[in-house]
Amino acid sequence: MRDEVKATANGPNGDLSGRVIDGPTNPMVTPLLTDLYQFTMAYAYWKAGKHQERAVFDLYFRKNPFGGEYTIFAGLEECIRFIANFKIAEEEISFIKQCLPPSCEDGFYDYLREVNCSDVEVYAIPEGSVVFPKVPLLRVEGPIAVVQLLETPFVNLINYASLVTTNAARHRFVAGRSKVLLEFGLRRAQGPDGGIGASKYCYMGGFDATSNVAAGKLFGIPVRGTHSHAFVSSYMSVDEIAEKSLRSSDGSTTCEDFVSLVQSWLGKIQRSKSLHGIFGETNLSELAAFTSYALAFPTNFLALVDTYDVMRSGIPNFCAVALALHSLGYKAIGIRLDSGDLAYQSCEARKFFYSVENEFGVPDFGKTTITASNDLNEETLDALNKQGHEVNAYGIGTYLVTCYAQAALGCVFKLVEINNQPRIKLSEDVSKVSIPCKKRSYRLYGKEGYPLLDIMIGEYEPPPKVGERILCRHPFSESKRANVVPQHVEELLKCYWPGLSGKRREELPPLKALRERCMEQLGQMRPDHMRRLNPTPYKVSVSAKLYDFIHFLWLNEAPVGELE
Ligand SMILES: Nc1ncnc2c1ncn2[C@@H]1O[C@H](COP(=O)(O)OP(=O)(O)OP(=O)(O)O)[C@@H](O)[C@H]1O
Ligand SMILES: O=P(O)(O)OC[C@H]1O[C@H](OP(=O)(O)OP(=O)(O)O)[C@H](O)[C@@H]1O
Ligand SMILES: O=C(O)c1cccnc1
Ligand SMILES: [Mg+2]
Repeated sequence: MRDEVKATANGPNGDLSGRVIDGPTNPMVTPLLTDLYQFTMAYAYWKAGKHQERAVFDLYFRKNPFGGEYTIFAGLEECIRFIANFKIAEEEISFIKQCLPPSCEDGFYDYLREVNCSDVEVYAIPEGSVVFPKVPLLRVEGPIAVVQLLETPFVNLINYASLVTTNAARHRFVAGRSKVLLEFGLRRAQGPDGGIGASKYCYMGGFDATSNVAAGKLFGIPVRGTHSHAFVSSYMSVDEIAEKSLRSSDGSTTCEDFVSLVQSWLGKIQRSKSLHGIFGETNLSELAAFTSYALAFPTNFLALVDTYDVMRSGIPNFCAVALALHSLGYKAIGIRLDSGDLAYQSCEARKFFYSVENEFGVPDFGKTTITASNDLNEETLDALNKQGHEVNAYGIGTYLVTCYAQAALGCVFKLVEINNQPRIKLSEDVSKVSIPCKKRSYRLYGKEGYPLLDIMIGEYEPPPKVGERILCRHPFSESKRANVVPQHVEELLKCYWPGLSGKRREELPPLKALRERCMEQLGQMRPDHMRRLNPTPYKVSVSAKLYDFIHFLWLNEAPVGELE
């Protein structure tokens, strides 16, 4: 076990407020959850006497995922929990010693024993925000050896979190606001952490609930579920139901034989004129399963109707049980469809429910909830919308949590300044050239209230002002520029870990608030940035001064070739 470590965060004005920030959700997130090269570099910095030099790193991504033009930023809280509790335990030091060559001096391990993040500053865009390529999500400043150790864990904590939150938000966008979205991915997720993370971040991205019980407990996410085919096929006949009595919902009467009540309702449905001919004999083992489930959950009866035949068996059997429940004052919740043509079946089921409503005078029976599942993704949701359907809720697993359409976001952590000297990373590929300098970033809003663009400026440049024209330049393309007169200016980077600066630390909002922020931010975007097909790219720019400086530094650092 790791040594117990507890950290306090700097409170307002740098006073130690004594507020405790819990450690990361996953106890595997320790200082060792990093790449070996972070420790080898830390040693080399230390050996050179350079380890305390003040460095600034930016964490950003280069391209929006899923062919879209936006990303949702997630994972910040876990990063802050990590640094708030960063302390290398003795047994971890021993292991680092085993990993490094024996020539490494003991003084380094004495240094590592004392390392914490009290002198590190983290500025970040609020979690749950809509974000764009190249704009720093985090700006991390501190002693270079320490900040270097944070690279891999930070990128790890943000990469999947932001990717899956974005995936969830995209599924929400296609499904529409009125649909209930249930995350069913635990069994298909990339291991336990993938499963827990998916549930947390899909909720942030706009899902309503998860089937993952542990995630419900950890994060307060609503937990929901139905039943599986195994439950249905485990029944052979109603004879297996030992306890057949059911009290009415108001407790005034008791039906001694609910099984017979269900059977009599099935007979009425079969004999009804308007429903006549739609089906003949239903599967009676399925009827037994539904009846048994209703006896167990009379207030929450929801049946999986596709085990044998949706229209000839599942739907009429469900209706028989639902009507029996209704006659005792209960209201059935609905059905789940898990195979076949979900658009067609949902429409047929809806028609049947309305026919039952009319035939037996059961108010709102036509509105019974239809849940659909089975390998759903953005494309299938889009196809269902185009065809027309009657689904109220979707259960989505594999494609959502594995981020099947794109495996990683590709976040990077790049040095932009050391000892107040701006640094640049060059590349043959212009999109990989880093934007140097300790920067500030702003979102500029236009007349119609939409965000127009994000702009990065040098730390000491005057910030953009409302009503004042500012030239915004593409960081690498000379001809791309625009004058903007913002109607509203929002500074993007806020202080989440003040180090010794004495700044006020932003609170870490609860998950529900992050979810609301995410919804609100998405709702603010201009629709053409959000559409699935050929969305308009959102502009990310730099000030004229920063543009000139990038290109000055670029020329300065790029060696001049010799031709013979
Ligand atoms: N109306 C529809 N339009 C487009 N895609 C649909 C429609 N209905 C269902 N789908 C999708 O078609 C695919 C059907 O997959 P598949 O053929 O493997 O399942 P199935 O045979 O219906 O069911 P299972 O094999 O699970 O019993 C799923 O990805 C499902 O989400
Ligand atoms: O399809 P997903 O988006 O991953 O959603 C979760 C799936 O998990 C369950 O069945 P499972 O896939 O285990 O078995 P089944 O497909 O044979 O019903 C459920 O019935 C869904 O189909
Ligand atoms: O509750 C459900 O219906 C459920 C949960 C996980 C996976 N598939 C379905
Ligand atoms: Mg399946």
